[in-house]
Amino acid sequence: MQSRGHHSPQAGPGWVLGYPGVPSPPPRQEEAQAIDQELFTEYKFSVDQLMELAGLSCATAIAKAYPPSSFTTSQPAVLVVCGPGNNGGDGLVCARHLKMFGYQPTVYYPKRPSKPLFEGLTTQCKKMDIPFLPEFPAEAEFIDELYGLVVDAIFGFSFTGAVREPFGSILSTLERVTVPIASIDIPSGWDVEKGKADGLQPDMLISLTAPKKAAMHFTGRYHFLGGRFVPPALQEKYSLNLPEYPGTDCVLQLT
Ligand SMILES: NC(=O)C1=CN([C@@H]2O[C@H](COP(=O)(O)OP(=O)(O)OC[C@H]3O[C@@H](n4cnc5c(N)ncnc54)[C@H](O)[C@@H]3O)[C@@H](O)[C@H]2O)[C@@H](O)CC1
Ligand SMILES: [K+]
Repeated sequence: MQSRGHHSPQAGPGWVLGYPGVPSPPPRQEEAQAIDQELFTEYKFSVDQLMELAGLSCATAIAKAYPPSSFTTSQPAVLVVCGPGNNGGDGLVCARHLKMFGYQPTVYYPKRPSKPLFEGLTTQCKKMDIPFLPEFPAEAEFIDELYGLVVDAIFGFSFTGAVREPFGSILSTLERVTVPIASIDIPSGWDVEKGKADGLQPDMLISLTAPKKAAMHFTGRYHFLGGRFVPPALQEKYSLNLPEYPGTDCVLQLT
């Protein structure tokens, strides 16, 4: 495990004892959305800037936890499932960087917003020869056979209510796959604060900006923090108590 700098769950201010790596109190859903808005309105970041850094963090964390040599498939094949919002955009950026890192990503992107940002990210992936699946594999076994890892970029911190189709069927298939699942920001289908005991149980969680409250319910092997772009004044305003990233790394392994 990597160094967490001078912060530790035992000694640092605002850490939850017994749950290493998660600052306390983690941001609630409204706080996560408020931080997000403030980054855009007050701090004048653009969405594509932060999405690029978020997606790069995700690909970097994946490369640390699942190096290509750890794949049992003939190639390091990764299925990236993208949802209709910015979490899906992170997935597209992640897929592009994974390809740069030597993986063989395939994207499934059933609901594509007609916005230049998402159209641009889709074109970039296609120009990198990343295939887009026309349909989602109905059988979990099929996914297990073809891919060594699934990236869950379906929903992030704006998810609410009961899952609507086609994502309900997709998530129920993903709940049955046995290859590891890496969830971006929040395991999709989870309540952003309470989690979902009978929902998706990913092997990896990459929390962006700061772990959300639901991260307390994550039981997988790898929890990384990414999105090293929150200015100190904003960290202070929301009492994020973020741990220190090592050196120039864009991710930090929490557990
Ligand atoms: N500042 C930040 O914190 C950043 C956040 N980013 C990403 O942006 C995410 C948040 O993005 P968004 O606010 O666009 O929202 P999400 O990507 O979480 O999801 C919103 C989309 O899901 C749909 N949706 C919501 N509930 C649903 C349900 N029950 N059934 C079916 N569809 C449903 C909505 O209609 C909308 O299209 C974060 O989790 C993170 O991954 C990064 O891109 C960049 C920086
Ligand atoms: K997700």
